[in-house]
This record gives sequence, structure tokens and C-alpha cells, in this order.
Amino acid sequence: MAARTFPEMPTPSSLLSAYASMSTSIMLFRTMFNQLFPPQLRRYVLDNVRLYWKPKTSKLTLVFDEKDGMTSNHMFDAAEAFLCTRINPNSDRLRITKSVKDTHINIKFAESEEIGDSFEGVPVTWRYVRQQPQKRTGDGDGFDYANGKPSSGGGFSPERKFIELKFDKKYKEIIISSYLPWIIKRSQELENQKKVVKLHNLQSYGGGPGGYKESVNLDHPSTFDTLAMDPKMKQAIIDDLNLFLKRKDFYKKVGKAWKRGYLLYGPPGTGKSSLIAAIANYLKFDIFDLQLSNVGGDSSLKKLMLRTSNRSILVIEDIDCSIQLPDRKGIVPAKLSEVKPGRDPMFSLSGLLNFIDGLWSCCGDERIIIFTTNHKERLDPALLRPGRMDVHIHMSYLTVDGFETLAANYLNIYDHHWRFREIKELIKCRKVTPAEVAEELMKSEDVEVVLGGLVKFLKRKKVEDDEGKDGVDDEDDEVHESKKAKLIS
Ligand SMILES: Nc1ncnc2c1ncn2[C@@H]1O[C@H](COP(=O)(O)OP(=O)(O)OP(=O)(O)O)[C@@H](O)[C@H]1O
Repeated sequence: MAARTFPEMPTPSSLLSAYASMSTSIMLFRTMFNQLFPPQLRRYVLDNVRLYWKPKTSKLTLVFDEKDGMTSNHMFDAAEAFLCTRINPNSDRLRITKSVKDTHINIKFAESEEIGDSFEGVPVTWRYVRQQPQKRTGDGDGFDYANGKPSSGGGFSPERKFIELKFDKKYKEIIISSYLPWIIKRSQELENQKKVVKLHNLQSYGGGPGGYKESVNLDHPSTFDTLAMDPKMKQAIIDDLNLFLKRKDFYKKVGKAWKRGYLLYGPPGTGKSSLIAAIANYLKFDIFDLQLSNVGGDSSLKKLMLRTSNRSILVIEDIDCSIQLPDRKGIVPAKLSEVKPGRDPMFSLSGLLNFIDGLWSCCGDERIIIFTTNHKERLDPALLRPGRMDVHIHMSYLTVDGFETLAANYLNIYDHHWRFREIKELIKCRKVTPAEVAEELMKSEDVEVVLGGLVKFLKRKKVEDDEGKDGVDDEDDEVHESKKAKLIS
């Protein structure tokens, strides 16, 4: 039988010498490649080689870099905000952030975590990537071949953060034209929800030229739920605000500035300021509080006006008594002749009207202006003309419905209490403000004590009313009798 022959096995030394000659050839090739070809051509060749070897995939990946050059990338921010709402309960890692100004903790998804989502039946995968600073591999020819970017010749490239969105290539159109715009819209809504409403104090003197503004977070807890007022009127105000918000195109079409004026009037303690805070909290609009008595004149008023921002509420409280407005014939009341040094004495009613209609109209969008007064009858009719103050809201004495709201808010009583019948009867025939009743309801933690005290207060109030100690204007008497809050729009 013939003996079987095996091919000769390479010896270790022959393997070693083959490896050495191959590495020498590669190094020689690399040196020749670098020396013979200019950088642009080298880049072109390498790009094509990479492209050729890259495995083909049916997936498309969109990359949202945190920065677009020096500026932040809005699409990255929008995606990051949106993805907070898609955090998987099974996530292993989450990022927690909170700036000093934030009122709450932000939970964001962490690097390398993947989040699945679907849009109109198209499944997508999101991934947050954070690349640590990397040593530049540039060889001094001005190009970093590892990252495919111009290099500054050594050193470290900065940390790079980006979000990847992966999906099937065939859905590219729907993702880019529908999903991404939807994410931007959604992120704006989320931003709005998180927004901390600010209260700005507009003043025209005491600061730099043209005045200054101070601002604090508006921590007023008033909302439409906590407001004690006629439920129908409350709903009418909410509907009016909602209509105003969605009518941007309508205002443009009819050639009107996108603004709405409200006049809140009624006795002190009926909730005018609380309603303003409730509106601001509802719309998430900042409040600009303008003290007319601190405004030097028309020019200061205009400057202050330019300091207010869009999506804001400009409030002028107690308009009847914060300043005595001269009428439009130019008769300046005595008070204005006592102008403080350095202040413009030419403050006029027409300046204020101009501010509401003229300058106001062409300065910004989505503005609400609110005047409050305890004495509507004292206001110049020009201020009340339709188009200036679009909605007149009468804040009146406490009604039975209002009392139920206060009882729920202050005492957690949502249905009935044996004292309620008597209290409601007393409220019906008394001119008592929500502020007075609110104060009574805070006097003890014991419900029986509080309601007993309220009954005594209301009875005492009756005596005071009978003796005419409580002076109120005729209009409020009328409204109280009819127990109807007025909303004139
Ligand atoms: N309608 C209301 N609903 C709930 N709470 C109210 C209401 N009205 C008054 N209050 C309570 O009374 C306090 C004072 O009310 P608010 O300052 O809103 O009244 P106002 O009408 O603006 O008074 P003024 O005319 O003196 O400025 C509020 O902080 C709130 O606790």
C-alpha cells in the first residue's frame, strides 16, 4: 500500500519571516501612498474603500448632533425633550438633571440606552450616544483620517453628544416630513408645561436709562379650580382664552394685532388678582406688572412696552387710582403737576390709549392686557370702548357656588355639612367677599370650629351691613341682588 503524502507544514521561522515581509510591504505601501498622493485624493480613496466594505443594510440612521457648529441644534433639544416621555420602565440607566432655577427634577435617558417608538405604524429606535474626547490622529497634513474631519494637528477632539434615530429606509419620507415636525411640536408643548411663570416688575425710574425690570418666579397657587366664582363665568373665561390662543391666523387675516384686553372690576377682595394669577398659570404666560404711578410719561411708557415679551400678560392694577389720567382735551389733574424731578410730565390718556392700540398693536404677538379697578364708573369711556378692553369681567361678592369652591379648597368638604344650609342662606343675603370668607376658613384646623366661626362672622356682618358700615357702589349692590356675575364680551 502506497504511503500517504502530506503537504509540508510551514515551520515557525518561515511563518515569522512571511509576517515580517508582509508588514514591511504594508508599511512601504502606506508610506508610498502618503507620499505620492495628496491628502484630498487619499481621503477620496479611503472613503470609497470604507464605503465598499461597509455591510449593506435596509436601515437608515438619522443623527442629531447636540451642536450645529457653535449653535445648539434645535432638533437635538426637541428629540431629547420628547424622549423623556418615552422612557422605558425597564431602563437600566437614566440621567437626572436639575438646574438651580428648575422647580422639578428632569429625568432623561442615558447614553447607550435604546428607546423604541412607533409613528403611524412605523417602528423606530432611538439611541443616545456620548463620545468621549478622542486623541486626534492627524499626522500634521491637516486631516484627521480616523474621524474624517480636518484636524488641528494633534490634541483631543471635544466630547460629542448625539442622538440617533434608526428606521427602515422605505419610511424615510414619512419620518422626515411628518414624524420630525410632530416631535418639534410635541417638545414645544412639553416645554410650555414645564415653564415657570415669571412676574416682572416694570418700572421706569430708579434703574438704568429707559427703566428696568425685576423678575421673580410667580409662585401664586391660584388656578381656575381654586377660584371661587360663578362656574359659567369661569368656563366662559377659559373658552375665551382658548379661542384667543388658537386664532393666530384669524387675527392675521382680519388685520388685527393678536392681543386681547380684559377689564376686571369689582370690590376689593373679590379675586381680581387671583384671577390674573389663574390666567397666567393656565396659559403659562409671564406677567408684566406695570405700576402707572411709577411711569414718568408717554415716552417712558413706550420704552417699558418694548421690554415686555411675547406670550405675556401686561397688568395695570387699580387703573382708576394708580394715577389720575388727564382727559384727552389736555386738562391735567392737579396730581400730575406734582411730577417728581427727572420725570417726564407729559403722561396722557391718549398716550395710554396709543399704548393699548397703536404701539401695542405692532409690538409682539399673543399679548393679553388686563386692567383692574374697584370703580369701573370712574374710568374714561375711551378706555372701555370695544376693541380696547375686549372682555369686561365683574368680580362680585361671594355666591353659594363660590362658597362651595372655598369649602372644598380650604376644608376638603366636597359634598355637604350640616352647617352649610345656614351658611348658604346667610351668604345669599350678605355682601361678603371671597377674601373675607377665605380668612375665616383658615382660622382653625377643626372644621366644626371654623364653620361655627363663619356663621358668627356672617351674622355679625349682617349687623354691620344693616348699620351701613360697609360702603359699596350701586352696581355691586345690583349684581349681588341678582347673584349673577357679569361677563360682557
Ligand atoms: N374669587 C376668589 N376665589 C378664591 N379666593 C379668593 C377669591 N377672591 C379672593 N380670594 C382670596 O382673597 C385673597 C385676596 O384676593 P385678591 O387679591 O385676588 O382680591 P382683589 O379683588 O384683587 O383685591 P384688590 O382689589 O384689593 O386688589 C386671595 O389671596 C385669595 O386667598
